[in-house]
Amino acid sequence: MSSRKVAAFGRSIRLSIARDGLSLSPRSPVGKARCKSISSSQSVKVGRNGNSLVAGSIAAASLATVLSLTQWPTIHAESEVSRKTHEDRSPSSTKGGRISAEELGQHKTLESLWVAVDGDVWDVTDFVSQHPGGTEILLQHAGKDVTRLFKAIHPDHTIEKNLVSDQHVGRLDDSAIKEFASAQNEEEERIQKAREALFGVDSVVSLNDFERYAKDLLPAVAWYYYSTGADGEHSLFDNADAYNRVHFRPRVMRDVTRVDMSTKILGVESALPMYVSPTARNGLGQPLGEVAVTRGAGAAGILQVLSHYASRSLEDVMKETKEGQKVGWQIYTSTDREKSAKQIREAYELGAQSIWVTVDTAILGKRERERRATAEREPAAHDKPLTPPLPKNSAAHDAGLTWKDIKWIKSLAPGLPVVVKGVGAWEDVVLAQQHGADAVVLSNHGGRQLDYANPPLKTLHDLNIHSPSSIHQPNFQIFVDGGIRHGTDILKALCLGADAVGLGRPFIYAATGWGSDGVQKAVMILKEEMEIGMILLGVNKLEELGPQYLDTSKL
Ligand SMILES: Cc1cc2nc3c(=O)[nH]c(=O)nc-3n(C[C@H](O)[C@H](O)[C@H](O)COP(=O)(O)O)c2cc1C
Repeated sequence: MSSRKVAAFGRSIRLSIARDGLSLSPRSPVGKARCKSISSSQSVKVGRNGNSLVAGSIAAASLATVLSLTQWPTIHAESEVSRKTHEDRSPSSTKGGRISAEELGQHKTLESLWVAVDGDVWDVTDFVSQHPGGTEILLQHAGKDVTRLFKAIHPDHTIEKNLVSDQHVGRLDDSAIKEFASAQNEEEERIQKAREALFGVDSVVSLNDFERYAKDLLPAVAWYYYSTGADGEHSLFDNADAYNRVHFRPRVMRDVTRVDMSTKILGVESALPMYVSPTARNGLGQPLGEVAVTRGAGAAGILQVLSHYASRSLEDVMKETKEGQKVGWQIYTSTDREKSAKQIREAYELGAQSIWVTVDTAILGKRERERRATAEREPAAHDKPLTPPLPKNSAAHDAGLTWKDIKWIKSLAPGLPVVVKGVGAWEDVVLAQQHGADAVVLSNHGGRQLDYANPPLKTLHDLNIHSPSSIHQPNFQIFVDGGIRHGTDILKALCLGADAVGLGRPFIYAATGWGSDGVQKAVMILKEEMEIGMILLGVNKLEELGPQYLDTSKL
């Protein structure tokens, strides 16, 4: 086999002729490559085969022949998924020309998937299986103008980093641009009205109020994305309900004139035993996205954990931090380990305070309510063929992750605490400890993954029964998230041995309505509620909290 390096996909690739044809490696990020060093008017179809692209039509050609041909502008790589060339999908009438809304709308399947951003139409058929946000969301918005949604949830330069110019099909025509603009306006008008009716953040009384108002302030797609849980939403409901099933045993006649709620989370001072849980796509309802949370968390003196799929980059978020403010970074490890390693190293370089590896997403949960709300209900003939199940987007979430990988992750970010997020059974707390994790989050992902997974408060209770020695260890912390909406919820978790708690949705909703002020206000509300709770329980310090203050018989 002979081979030669050529420039493609904006980087150097190796082009080889083997017995079975032409191969390109490493794997292309897309199914189509422009090889700058080759020029010819002829094109070659190549198919994907594992990590290489294996040629079909030039099997007999020698590398010398291929490379000596002149004026070849492109090598077209045919995706295994679609088995169609780009030319098949893009009629010559549209290539580089103006595209109507109707034509865009015809490309909405896995065989041919187009989207428009800022009037530019992109063919993302070959990118679907690698889309970090999953196949489903791309399919939901296929054949449409996604400008608003795209910009809300993707950091700058996402298109340049992930697509190549050959995937640019053309520009929308003027009537399509107008049509999409007016469709967006209807929802914008509703949101505008809700925004005008909004009162000052000072009048917000409880965290649940943030949610109530956010519903009117959010585009429907955002509301369903944020609020839903998996399947029948039993875990979503139970997360909060578990707190309702635990009662206090308050003690009286104690001096409670002074209450201290400060603590340390992963070695860093925190005003309160709480942090912002990582949640993706905060930009759907708040133009500043996670940056609004950074400002609010900074003002409130608590830790923010930034999602791997945040709408704003860690770099942008770090720029917004105050002196001494810390930000943790959460990762979904990929099957491409080198890619994950690079991302962890980058987070380390950018100054992330801790690495949170989320382990409860080996496959994405089925969020029924969101699917129902966003399903397209076109009038369909009764004999319309069934849609085959979506291909699993396994590249974005590594189902092969095991406990021994904690060591690997720790080696990539020397000295940083590594937190295992998404533990749902007490035995896994013990294993996390044994494998060198610095902390765990007892969590079922806010009820979005495995429906009927235990409420995290119950997992914590189980730990008290089966492995009490795991709790309050000097180099190992236990966090809990899911359904926490009041200061009393936090006190209950702390009584059962949690070192701190995380909140996800409340901070999204608070930022939606009131930006960083909303986030700060949410923390103030929780602080007041915790203070009242501690005084009425008869405790001055967090260390005094323990199971003796709870009746867990109904948990
Ligand atoms: C809209 C949304 C997006 C989320 N995105 C992520 C994420 O990117 N990474 C992650 O580890 N957890 C994610 N989570 C889970 C949260 O970190 C947290 O476990 C959960 O929200 C806690 O439940 P709560 O919303 O009831 O507070 C997400 C949760 C929601 C609601």
